[in-house]
Amino acid sequence: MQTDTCDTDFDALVLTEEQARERVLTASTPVAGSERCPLTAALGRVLAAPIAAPFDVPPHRNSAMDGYALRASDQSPDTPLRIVGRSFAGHPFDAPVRAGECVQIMTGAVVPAGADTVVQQELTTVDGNALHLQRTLKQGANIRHPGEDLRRGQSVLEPGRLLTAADLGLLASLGLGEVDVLRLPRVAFFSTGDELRGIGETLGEGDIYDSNRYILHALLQRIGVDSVDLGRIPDRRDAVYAALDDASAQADVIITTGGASVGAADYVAHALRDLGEAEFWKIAIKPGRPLNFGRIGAALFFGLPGNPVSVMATFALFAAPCLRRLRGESVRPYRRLHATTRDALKKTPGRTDFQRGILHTEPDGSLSVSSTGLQGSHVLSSMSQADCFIRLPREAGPVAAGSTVDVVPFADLF
Ligand SMILES: Nc1nc2c(c(=O)[nH]1)N[C@H]1C(S)=C(S)[C@@H](COP(=O)(O)OP(=O)(O)OC[C@H]3O[C@@H](n4cnc5c(N)ncnc54)[C@H](O)[C@@H]3O)O[C@H]1N2
Ligand code: MOO
Repeated sequence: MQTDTCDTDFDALVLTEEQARERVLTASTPVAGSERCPLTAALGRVLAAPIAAPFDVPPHRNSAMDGYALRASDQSPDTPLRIVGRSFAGHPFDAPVRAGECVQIMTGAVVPAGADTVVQQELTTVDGNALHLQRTLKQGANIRHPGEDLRRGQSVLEPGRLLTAADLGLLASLGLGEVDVLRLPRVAFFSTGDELRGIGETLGEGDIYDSNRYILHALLQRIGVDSVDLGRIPDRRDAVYAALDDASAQADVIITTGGASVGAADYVAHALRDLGEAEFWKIAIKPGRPLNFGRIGAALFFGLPGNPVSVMATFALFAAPCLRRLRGESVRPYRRLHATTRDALKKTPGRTDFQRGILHTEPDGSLSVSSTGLQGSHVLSSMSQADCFIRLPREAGPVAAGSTVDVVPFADLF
């Protein structure tokens, strides 16, 4: 047995949260291959090739204000200027502005040759064709220059970039309608358990509806992967083996729920050992202690525990960082914020707890957190009410109300 473990009470290796994540990330490498993607489908995709500006942005000298384009040296409170034309966005004035002249101009419109300053409308009065200035502005005022945003040839976005709305706007401003993005990892998932029924089916004695598959579907959708739902698989050796075989033939990652522990009907762990390379860990976290991790063929495998809250916790802590790395994203540790707990929290030393909490902002701007109450790993309503995990360290015991605790906002995880 290895020596870097946090506990030796179990017959399997017990890892800390950090150790388990490190091992998962070591096994995770970005998928190979890229595809052309229209901008309208590129939000959240990872850029595969660098983007350089094909021309200056903005491409022409233009006005930052609605007003009048003129020569700075002509400005005088006593002598009006002659309005000789208009430059509107998309309709430039096509003659130079000469001494004593000005051109009415709109925001974004090309500043005509000869003019070097724009005076905003509010600082002027117009009398027929005569423009009176209430004050003078510095030469160059209210003029936006070509290349001020981006110079031709300048690097705009680097490979590995997770494309944001601003990035897509930037690409559009460069006239690019498509980008090369990394292929999405393909994730096959299924739930296991003889007690599971599909929605619309009648529940018999001891049956429950399969909620995990809907959770996984949503979590995978949120991260942005290609997902394949292989359904509900009964607790039968042949069925579990066949499903894993099928999954490994088509996916980069396989995720299952249930049968992860040591029960007599827990076939997932056995199948993984027979079909691939398995690592079974107990992780010193609550919820989500048992996790099967390994490989079947080229696919990485996560056998998550069956309890729905454990599914969400283990997905967020281990599967999500793996999938993000496979997508080509850089994976950073999740943020921890300090908050004052409004409630006393039950805790026994030994496992890092991820209790469900609700964050509040106090009138002085500080954060506090309240507990959602029952913390069993089957209590999905607590997860639904919560917007953060309250992360209590492995060694910690009970926490008194008013203590400072670490919280992890769900927005950073899911
Ligand atoms: N002797 C031991 N027993 C258990 C241990 C242990 O270390 N030794 N660990 C406990 C912990 S912690 C967890 S978590 C569970 C994990 O067990 P499994 O992964 O084998 O999960 P199941 O037994 O299949 O199911 C657990 C629980 O979750 C419900 N479930 C399963 N699938 C779904 C689904 N798709 N939708 C909704 N609910 C689901 C299932 O009915 C069970 O209630 O093991 C403990 N036992
Ligand atoms: O680890 Mo289990 O997920 O505590 O219920």
